[in-house]
Amino acid sequence: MTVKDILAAIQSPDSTSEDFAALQIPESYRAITVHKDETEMFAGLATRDKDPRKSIHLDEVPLPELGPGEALVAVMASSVNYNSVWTSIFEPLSTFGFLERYGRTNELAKRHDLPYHIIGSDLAGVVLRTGPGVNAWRPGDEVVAHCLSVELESSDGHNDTMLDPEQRIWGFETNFGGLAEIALVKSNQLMPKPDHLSWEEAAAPGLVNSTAYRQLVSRNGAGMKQGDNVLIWGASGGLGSYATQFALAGGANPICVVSSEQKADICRAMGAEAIIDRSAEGYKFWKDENTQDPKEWKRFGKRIREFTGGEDIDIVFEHPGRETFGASVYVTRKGGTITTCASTSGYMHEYDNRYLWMSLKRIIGSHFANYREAWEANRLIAKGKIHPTLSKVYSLEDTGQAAYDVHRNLHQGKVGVLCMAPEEGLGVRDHEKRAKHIDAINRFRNI
Ligand SMILES: C/C=C/C(=O)SCCNC(=O)CCNC(=O)[C@H](O)C(C)(C)COP(=O)(O)OP(=O)(O)OC[C@H]1O[C@@H](n2cnc3c(N)ncnc32)[C@H](O)[C@@H]1OP(=O)(O)O
Ligand SMILES: NC(=O)C1=CN([C@@H]2O[C@H](COP(=O)(O)OP(=O)(O)OC[C@H]3O[C@@H](n4cnc5c(N)ncnc54)[C@H](OP(=O)(O)O)[C@@H]3O)[C@@H](O)[C@H]2O)C=CC1
Repeated sequence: MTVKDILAAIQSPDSTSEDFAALQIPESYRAITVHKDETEMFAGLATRDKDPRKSIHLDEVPLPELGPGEALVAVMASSVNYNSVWTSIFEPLSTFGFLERYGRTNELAKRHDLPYHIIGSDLAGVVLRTGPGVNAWRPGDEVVAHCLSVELESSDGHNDTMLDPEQRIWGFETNFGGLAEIALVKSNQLMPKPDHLSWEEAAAPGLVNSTAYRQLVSRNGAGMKQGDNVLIWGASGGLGSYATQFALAGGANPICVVSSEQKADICRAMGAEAIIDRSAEGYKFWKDENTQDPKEWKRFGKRIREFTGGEDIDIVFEHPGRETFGASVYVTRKGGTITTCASTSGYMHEYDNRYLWMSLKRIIGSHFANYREAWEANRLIAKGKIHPTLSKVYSLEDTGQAAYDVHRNLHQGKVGVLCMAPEEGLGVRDHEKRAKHIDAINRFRNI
């Protein structure tokens, strides 16, 4: 039995759950990896010069053992997330440390501690096998997977599963991720695949859509409401393209920041009106590596007021980090919120705390999403209220190039990867729903 036989079963309209359950699963499969013995390969280079094309490999790997509460999924498509860029450049840490730490927790977790790391935190595909104790999912189910891996043996995570002390991001802090022909997930990562989307479209939103949902919409994040002025950095990027859609769909007023006219056009096409091209307007929030320029914060704030009729920002959707954080805190209105989930440009932030405490602002840390939040975010995709922002699609062989594009900010929205799917456009079940939303689904394609 080979991966080709699995693909044939997926593509046959007559396959039943019993047929999938009867399929032999191959003993090995192709997967995107980084190698433990290469973690020092970029030593001494600047972040920008670390090239994922050199560290990302396509290997034949053995099938992992299936444990209780888990599922093996045939991956039709996946997507590139920035966490895979971090893994591939071994920053801020090598992810092998996460695998070693996980491996020490219990006998079954030892499977994850390997000399290679199969990366990837998104997938769309078909369930092949479920482990003992899995009742909600069956072989043959068409699914997407979110990337929250939790053990839930501590009370700490039972109000909000993101607070589980054993919370990990699948395919980043665990092994057997989605950039592969077969992936191993916990069954509580599975969600129904939106039936009007192709495999690669369905695989694109997962991680970033769920993260943006918690960070901006959920009460665990900023709890956005109608009329809020929301400043969105990187508004046509992975996270930002979903944050912009949530702001528009929720009756808020997005102020989108981008770095080119082309990206500004994409934001306009999504329906945003207030757009700041940070390159064209030349903001320089730092005079040098250690000194910020409050005059530039003010110039930026004035520009925002031009769009809002003099109002300041209710919520900043932050992720660039060091480069923008001082400006983000400054432009937030009294009592407003800066919600942050990342620090792409540097994690040691500096801001003028007087503008925070005197104006009673809040900074909220946000990370991925709990199962319920991920489910709600996926439901909005399935209902055609929020749309994938897939631009370009690569083959599994070209994942290194795909990660390079994201690392160098050469991409738009999300970049997809075909894993088992032989071509784009497969897997659509509801053609009528698709036709209704086709312009929005294709908005980011091939630009
Ligand atoms: C969904 C997608 C998401 C993304 O894309 S996010 C972006 C990508 N992700 C990242 O860049 C994050 C990468 N992760 C990290 O950089 C690190 O992961 C952290 C900085 C978050 C944590 O560092 P660490 O060293 O892994 O863990 P420690 O919690 O600092 O534990 C180290 C030791 O320090 C002890 N410790 C922790 N807190 C305290 C405290 N408050 N007082 C005293 N000790 C403390 C611990 O217990 C432990 O100890 P012991 O080594 O003996 O086990
Ligand atoms: N904690 C969590 O759960 C999650 C964290 N992340 C993290 O969030 C970050 C962004 O991820 P994602 O949106 O997928 O990445 P993308 O690269 O797709 O988008 C980020 C956008 O941010 C903008 N940007 C980048 N650097 C700067 C800068 N120095 N100043 C201002 N804007 C900047 C760029 O837009 P433009 O050039 O148009 O301004 C870029 O397109 C990453 O660090 C990632 O690891 C992502 C998902 C979940």
